[in-house]
Amino acid sequence: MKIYKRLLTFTGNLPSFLVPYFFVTLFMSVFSLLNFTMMIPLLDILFNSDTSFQIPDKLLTLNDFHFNMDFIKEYAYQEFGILMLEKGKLSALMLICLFTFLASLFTNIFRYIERRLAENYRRTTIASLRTSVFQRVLSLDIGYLTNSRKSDIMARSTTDVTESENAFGALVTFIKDPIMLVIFFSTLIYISPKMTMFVFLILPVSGISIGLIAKKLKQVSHNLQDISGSLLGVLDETIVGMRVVKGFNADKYVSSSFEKYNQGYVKAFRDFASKRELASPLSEVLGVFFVGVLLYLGGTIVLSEDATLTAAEFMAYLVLFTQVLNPVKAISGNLSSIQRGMAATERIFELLDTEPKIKDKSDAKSLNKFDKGIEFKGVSFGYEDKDVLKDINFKLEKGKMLALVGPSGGGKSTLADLIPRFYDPRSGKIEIDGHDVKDYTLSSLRSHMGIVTQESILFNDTIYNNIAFGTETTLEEVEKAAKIANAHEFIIKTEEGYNSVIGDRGSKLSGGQKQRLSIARAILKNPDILILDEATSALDTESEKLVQDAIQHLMKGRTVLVIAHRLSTIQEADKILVIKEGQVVEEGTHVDLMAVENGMYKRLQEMQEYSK
Ligand SMILES: Nc1ncnc2c1ncn2[C@@H]1O[C@H](COP(=O)(O)OP(=O)(O)OP(=O)(O)O)[C@@H](O)[C@H]1O
Repeated sequence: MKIYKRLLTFTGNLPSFLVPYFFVTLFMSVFSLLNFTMMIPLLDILFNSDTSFQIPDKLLTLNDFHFNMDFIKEYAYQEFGILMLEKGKLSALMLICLFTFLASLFTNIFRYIERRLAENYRRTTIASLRTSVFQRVLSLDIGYLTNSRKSDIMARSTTDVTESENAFGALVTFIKDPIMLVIFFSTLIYISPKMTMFVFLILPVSGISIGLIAKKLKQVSHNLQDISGSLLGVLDETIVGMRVVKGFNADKYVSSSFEKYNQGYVKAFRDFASKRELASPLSEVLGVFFVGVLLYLGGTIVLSEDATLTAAEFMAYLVLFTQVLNPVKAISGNLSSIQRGMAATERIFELLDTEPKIKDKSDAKSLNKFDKGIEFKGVSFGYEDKDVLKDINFKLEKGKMLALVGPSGGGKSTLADLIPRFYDPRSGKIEIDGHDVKDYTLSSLRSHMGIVTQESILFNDTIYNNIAFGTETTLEEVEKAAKIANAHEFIIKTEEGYNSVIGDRGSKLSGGQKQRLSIARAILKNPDILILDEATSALDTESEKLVQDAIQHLMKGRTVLVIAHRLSTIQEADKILVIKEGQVVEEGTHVDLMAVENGMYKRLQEMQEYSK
């Protein structure tokens, strides 16, 4: 229940929902009760035609009003009896019909309001839960997102939220039904304490048996959600990698992996369903058993010499009892979806409670101006237990260009990721303008950086929005950036120009076009520090030239750290670091490094020359 208490408070204004909801439910229950108790006079009129009503010597008046069942009952019977004597039984019957209709009308009006209130609250709560999940995912550090499976996070943010939403609907019955139960049970006690005592004795038996099933359901449900996450993952990977799947004729491979999870899901679901389906028939059988026993018990009271219960009251009791069974059944029936939702909500909260490891220090200051440069001082880093960078030292002064080269897997991208604090070093420190990067707020630190990655990261939105990327910019500024990035020409040739939507991850564009859009985005941001991870995928000569030209424009006047895969592009660099197995093995300008006999840089240059 702790989980649901947290879920219920998610919108932050629980009382503003609970107070009106409580009163609406109260009115609904009272009118519903009135509706059913109308049965007693109705049955009396129809079947007890020989019971004659005598006008009492002292009439009850509203001045004697006491808010208790006895007064209400006696007053109603007196007025009703007078009406029957004066106007006849048919008029009395008509009045009962009218009362029944009105009670039913009000019950339904309040039921409608109750539904609307609950539904509104559910929607806003779940919407706010969804937003929180998204915000949390946004706040998590890159290390967490790559280490835990993407599909797992996807499942938690989609199917789990839906489960939670379903359960939420069931949850309000836990607020509504107790109100109904209290009102109905009080009436049952009033009509016959003896029979109600018996009901109280027996109801917990059914409660416990259904509770046991619910507990089992929760365990199975957790399992079910995990497998459903894996299924989603296979589907996602297959769709994203469809070109490779088809190209390698790997349909069988992905199908078998999908089938494995699919069968696992079927098995887990079967397990779950066999337990879930047991809850409903079990409560049905128990319900019928109770009614049977009650019929017998009530019958003996009615038929006994000193009957404390009239036949009409007994019938009304039975009808009211079936109405009590409804909320009891609803609660037990909802337990399964609540248990399922509880497991899902627990998984969502696990994600919400994951604190990012990389965050602002409490006394972090803002990096307002980038003045001097970046310096790595004895930096070492590793993913999990693997060492990737060992004792890296270098200085990159403002306005200069530093290039990283070396064999694949040497740690170049990892090194670049440390500057915007996508990861923090294990030891040593990185300084900007003489202060540890950890002393600055993340947002101010990153506001000085532009990052162009190997893969162009684009979103399914317009070209304009992909370049502006959330900043308030005019079309002129976006156009200017696109022109510098050699992108304007192709953009205006698209059907809707800057308003053309570029498809999922930019699927409607060529590789070179995508790269030029990413470059335009970086140009628009106008960062002091540029981190450039050169694309490895080869473009045709024409496109390559346009991209290279755009990169030259982008680098102008900035502090640049470039991860170079084509050595021809970095001959102008102020400094080149050759990185192998996480260490700097050579350092200098192009001319310096070419002069090193048997040096790695020289070898790499020669290899690239040779392969041209
Ligand atoms: N998220 C990660 N979790 C664990 N290991 C990782 C992760 N990212 C990279 N690695 C490992 O760290 C090492 C360095 O990788 P990195 O991407 O920095 O190399 P690189 O020099 O940039 O390679 P390339 O030139 O091929 O891009 C590699 O051995 C790689 O397997």
